[in-house]
Amino acid sequence: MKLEEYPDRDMMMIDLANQLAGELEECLLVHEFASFAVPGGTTPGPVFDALSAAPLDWTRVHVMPTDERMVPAGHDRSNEKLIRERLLTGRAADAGFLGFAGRSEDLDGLATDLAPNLPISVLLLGMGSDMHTASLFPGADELTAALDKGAPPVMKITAPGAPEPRLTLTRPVLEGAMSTHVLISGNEKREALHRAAAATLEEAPIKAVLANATVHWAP
Ligand SMILES: O=C(O)[C@H](O)[C@@H](O)[C@H](O)[C@H](O)COP(=O)(O)O
Repeated sequence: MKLEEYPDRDMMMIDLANQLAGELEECLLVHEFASFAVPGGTTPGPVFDALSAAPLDWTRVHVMPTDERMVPAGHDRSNEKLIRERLLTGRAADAGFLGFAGRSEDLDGLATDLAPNLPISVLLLGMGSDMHTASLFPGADELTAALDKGAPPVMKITAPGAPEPRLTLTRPVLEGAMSTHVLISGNEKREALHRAAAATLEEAPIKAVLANATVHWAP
């Protein structure tokens, strides 16, 4: 794991957006297209804002969520809504998007649609202070299956106390990404990252990706 610490969040968001743009551009030099999986939540918006202006050939970038809450696509809790409003705008409006909304009864079809995009070229993840990532939550009903090395690429999962079930990319897909960045902020998540080192994978699903990830942290 590589840890990049920044003095403030604004600097982190801009620097991470530049790194992601650079990696996508490098991928497009040698591949027909790049796949780019991004999280929802309250943290990544400023990265998306900066990244959406990157002068990439976005027509060759396939964007997808790392996970999706099972709500209608336009719902305030929808990750697709966040991604469309903050990332798939400006220059990045030309990117392809593989959404998960409405696909919970068609996981085989979604897995088929995912397949050409695997391994993910560039993966951006968040992390909760409970050490979850994507929707791999400690204590979730399908967590053991979703952490299995033989798991299907996408699974339905329900976290304890969650307002709705979710669809999530699973461990084999996340750990198989060609480049992984984890974006976290605040002391609570910094402490959670430290705790993860001594925790089990089921206690800290973020461990599925940490070995090969660059973690970006600001106060
Ligand atoms: O659907 C989601 O919410 C994300 O994919 C999730 O994994 C998120 O990255 C973490 O929960 C951190 O969320 P915050 O950025 O809001 O702390």
